[in-house]
Amino acid sequence: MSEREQALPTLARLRTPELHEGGPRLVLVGPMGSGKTTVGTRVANRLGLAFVDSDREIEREAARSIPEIFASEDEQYFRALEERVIARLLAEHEGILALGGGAVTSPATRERLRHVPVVRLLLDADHARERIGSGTGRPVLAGDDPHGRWIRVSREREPLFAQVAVWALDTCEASPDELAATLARELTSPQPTTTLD
Ligand SMILES: Nc1ncnc2c1ncn2[C@@H]1O[C@H](COP(=O)(O)OP(=O)(O)O)[C@@H](O)[C@H]1O
Ligand SMILES: O=C(O)C1=C[C@@H](OP(=O)(O)O)[C@@H](O)[C@H](O)C1
Ligand SMILES: [Mg+2]
Repeated sequence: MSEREQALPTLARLRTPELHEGGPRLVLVGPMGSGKTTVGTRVANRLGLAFVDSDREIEREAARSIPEIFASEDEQYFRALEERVIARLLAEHEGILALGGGAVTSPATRERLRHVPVVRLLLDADHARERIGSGTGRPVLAGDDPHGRWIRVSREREPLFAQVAVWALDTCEASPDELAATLARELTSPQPTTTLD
């Protein structure tokens, strides 16, 4: 079946954003494993836009991997770096931007996301189990129960994702390509949005 014939996953619109000129065309937020990196890359490819992942930018600036940053410094150090990198990307990057799952814990980042097109990717605990596996590469899930950690951390962050999101997209029953097609269609259809100067 072609993509045109196939029903694409539904994007729920939560609010009408008042957008500033410039900045990213789309920012992806959501819990670890919801597909921000995977789906964001595919949306960018579909639209011929640049893709940036805040985690990769953090690793580039720190010249270390995220697990190394957590090990040699601490989470607070990582969060401060994350906040700074995201502030720069929101000002400079005009393509698609995927954030790390914990980026929304910063009040300053949440404030900066108010005038940005943000999609919140949804993932339930059952599907999270296969997506995160043993938690390798994600220090927040370290320990003997990565799935339990994922549930606890994701629940705490629920209201923060809800606060910044313009749209919500359930990722449990759709492939990355289908989800990317839905988002690309939304971004290329006429937008009933108001623009701030
Ligand atoms: N819609 C999906 N269906 C199935 N697997 C997915 C989907 N989206 C992402 N994945 C897989 O889940 C894992 C986590 O995806 P990733 O993009 O790294 O998530 P995030 O950046 O939100 O933490 C990867 O192995 C990816 O291939
Ligand atoms: O949720 C979190 O606190 C984190 C999520 C990770 O990104 P993904 O959500 O892309 O896995 C990464 O930023 C870091 O390991 C911390
Ligand atoms: Mg990611």
